[in-house]
Amino acid sequence: MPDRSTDSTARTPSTVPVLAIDGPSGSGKGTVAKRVAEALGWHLLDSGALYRAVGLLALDRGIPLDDADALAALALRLPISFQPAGEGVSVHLEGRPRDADLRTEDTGAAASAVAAVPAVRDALLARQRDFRQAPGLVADGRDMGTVVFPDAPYKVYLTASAEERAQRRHKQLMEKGVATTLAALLEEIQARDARDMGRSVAPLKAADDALRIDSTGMSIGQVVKAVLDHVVLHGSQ
Ligand SMILES: Nc1ncnc2c1ncn2[C@@H]1O[C@H](COP(=O)(O)OP(=O)(O)O)[C@@H](O)[C@H]1O
Ligand SMILES: Nc1ccn([C@H]2C[C@H](O)[C@@H](COP(=O)(O)OP(=O)(O)O)O2)c(=O)n1
Repeated sequence: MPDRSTDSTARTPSTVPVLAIDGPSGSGKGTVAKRVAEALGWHLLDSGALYRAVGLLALDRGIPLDDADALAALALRLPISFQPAGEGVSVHLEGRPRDADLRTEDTGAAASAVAAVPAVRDALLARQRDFRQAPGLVADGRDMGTVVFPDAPYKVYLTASAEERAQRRHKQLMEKGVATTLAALLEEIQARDARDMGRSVAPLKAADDALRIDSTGMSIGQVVKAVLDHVVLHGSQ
């Protein structure tokens, strides 16, 4: 069995189709990926959940967010499982649900920091590729179309202005009863964009063959339709 933790190129070619959706925080990737996966009857990979899990467990255990060896060891044996819950999925860490803790802005910032460590990205590569199961996979993240599934037949790069993304996040947090300000969220989003786009390994960028959708001013339904149209159009070519 090859050691895929250190060889990012070793993988069996797959005929299972993948729709890769990449983009910055608050662009709507998670929401759109879930709806499109439901519509197509395909599996779903929320790759950010893996980086969030590494970030959250590192914070829990007091592991410095730049300790590459300790973070890579954690990522290689990440105690994560995805459990069916109602109509969705609950993310369990070490056997217990941690959904709320995983979605906080602090965990997002920790995820962005650990995601800049190359050994962490290598450690999570095989686990992400294992989600590629018939009849198909919708995968959202930062490097789905560029690094994890470069051969994906369908790729979308979803974005929106930083101001609109901060407003969406603000509304989402207000609905959850989390107190925050628009200005603080805009600053966090801009800092995360800079780190995710500026890192040396697998930076956030559109794949050359991705359909770019700027969702500023578009409804969720309009974006979902544009993505589904893309899959249907490409699928019949
Ligand atoms: N096109 C859109 N118009 C308005 N709100 C949106 C749109 N897409 C997503 N949202 C909302 O913005 C918030 C962030 O979306 P999310 O899917 O979590 O983004 P991401 O996964 O890219 O960080 C959610 O509350 C979601 O309902
Ligand atoms: N494929 C991925 C997914 C997430 N990451 C990193 C970078 C992101 O800032 C964090 C959190 O990602 P996540 O998609 O959960 O965050 P948002 O919902 O977009 O705010 O993880 C990554 O580097 N590569």
